[in-house]
Amino acid sequence: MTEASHATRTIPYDVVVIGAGPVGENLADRARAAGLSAAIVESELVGGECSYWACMPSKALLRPVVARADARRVPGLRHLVDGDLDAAAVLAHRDDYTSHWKDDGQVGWLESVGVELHRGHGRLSGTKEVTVTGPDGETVRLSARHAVAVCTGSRAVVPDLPGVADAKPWTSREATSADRVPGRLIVVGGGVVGVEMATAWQALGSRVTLLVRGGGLLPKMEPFAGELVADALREAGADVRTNASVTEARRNGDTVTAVLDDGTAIEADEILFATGRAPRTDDLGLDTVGLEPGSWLSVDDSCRVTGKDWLYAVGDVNRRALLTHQGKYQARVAGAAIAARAQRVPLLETDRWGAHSATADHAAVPQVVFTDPEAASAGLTLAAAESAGHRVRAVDYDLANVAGSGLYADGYRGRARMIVDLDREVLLGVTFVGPGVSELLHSATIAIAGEVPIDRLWHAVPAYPTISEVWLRLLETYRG
Ligand SMILES: Cc1cc2nc3c(=O)[nH]c(=O)nc-3n(C[C@H](O)[C@H](O)[C@H](O)COP(=O)(O)OP(=O)(O)OC[C@H]3O[C@@H](n4cnc5c(N)ncnc54)[C@H](O)[C@@H]3O)c2cc1C
Ligand SMILES: NC(=O)c1ccc[n+]([C@@H]2O[C@H](COP(=O)([O-])OP(=O)(O)OC[C@H]3O[C@@H](n4cnc5c(N)ncnc54)[C@H](O)[C@@H]3O)[C@@H](O)[C@H]2O)c1
Repeated sequence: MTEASHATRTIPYDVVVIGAGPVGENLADRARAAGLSAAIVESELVGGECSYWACMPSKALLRPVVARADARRVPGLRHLVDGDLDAAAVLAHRDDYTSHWKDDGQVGWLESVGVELHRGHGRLSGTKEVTVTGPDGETVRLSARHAVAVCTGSRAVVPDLPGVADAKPWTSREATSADRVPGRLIVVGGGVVGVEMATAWQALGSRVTLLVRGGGLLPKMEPFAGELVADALREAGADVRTNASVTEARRNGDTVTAVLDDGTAIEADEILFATGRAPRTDDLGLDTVGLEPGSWLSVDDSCRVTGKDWLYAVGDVNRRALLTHQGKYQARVAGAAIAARAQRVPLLETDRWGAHSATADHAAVPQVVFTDPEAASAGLTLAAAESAGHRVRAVDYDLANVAGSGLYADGYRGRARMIVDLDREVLLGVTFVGPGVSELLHSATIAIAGEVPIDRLWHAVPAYPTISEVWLRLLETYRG
């Protein structure tokens, strides 16, 4: 058959999803649950970045690191965990966690919910139309009666510095899938990927140098989060350098050299660039529907692309919150909106906190950085709340003074902050940093998304003696 005749084969669906990461999978599932037919297109592995090169492998690498650090702070236990981590066992566990980079399990799940998988690269080829080029070069056209959802995620950005291309740098993909521990590792970037991977590889045996061009780590969180994580990384033996910009990177055999703006040269075996993300929209046929290839896709609160009544962009690709759980939330909202519009529901619930509005993206995004100590935040930081024009007060508490913290870890170090909206007396943001705080975070997310008045929070009594008692201390501090 000629290429033209291949391309003429058209399969109709109600909804066509491009990208079978966690977000695309959830959106297709929601469409099916609403009685719509759905196809999903995937060019790599069903499960996406999260399952194979991001959340899952990184957390599998970090869990033993944090568990060992916790155990070392419990009297009577420390001597049992004094030695090195068994790096081979940790890497093997990570491999199990990624299903050895095979997607059979997730393909089975798609089948079980009745979503048809088309393997290949999907491109928009006009309104409500996606052309898929399969691994064998064959093409098939998918037409969508109601909606196309772009869920193609993001990829790592490596800065275009002299020598970088030939330096064979790691991105988050190599940092989460490497099968051996480099003796020396340079990590460039002090965001979430940078600090998590610095924490993991330092504990697994690398000598890590973390180069941060700004003044501190985790710049999107409250400043004390980056400070406490930097202290811990240094105590673990990492060389953390702030205000350090890499100007070139060169490889000579097994050695890579990073040159800083002050002329310092640092040698290592590998260099990881953890310097942010770009949308996977450059080869997506956006030009066929009047959009700019390579751009982030801006959407309304139902995740519908600005100016297109049939096109949705959900998850990382819309840049609202580059987090799996938040993308899946958007998928639930967008799936419900697509179904409602398909059923010609006269009025969608697009008001604040309505069923068809991803309101939490603006107000109550939770995030845990799985370092030691953990850094967990929901909603706005003080700086973000102030720049959004809210009249706020930041209330701080030293987590070491909570009875449950002392029991959790000897010499507990940590801090909590809540941001109170003084006009409405509700919380706009909460940050906890310290061992064991990640599981506290959902209480904060509920308080923020629920807009629970401070007066009512006073009646939410935390159990004694848990770390959660920090809630009582924060409220007491606020009330004076
Ligand atoms: C190292 C690391 C650790 C992370 N840890 C966490 C964490 O602990 N918690 C958390 O919430 N978030 C974490 N994230 C963020 C999380 O990975 C992303 O937010 C999430 O994967 C986004 O999901 P998605 O479905 O939008 O995109 P992706 O997971 O990127 O999936 C997109 C899918 O689309 C496919 N695709 C792209 N273009 C096409 C095309 N043209 N045709 C067909 N298929 C296509 C891709 O192959 C991919 O499978 C982490 C990120 C990194 C890099
Ligand atoms: N536990 C989690 O929830 C988790 C873990 C990892 C990643 N993620 C998500 O994945 C996304 C990507 O993470 P990330 O760390 O790659 O991005 P990021 O945007 O969080 O951090 C990138 C950092 O690199 C710096 N940077 C950019 N260009 C640079 C350059 N040329 N030289 C030096 N520094 C430079 C930036 O200033 C920034 O601090 C984030 O939005 C994050 O939310 C989440």
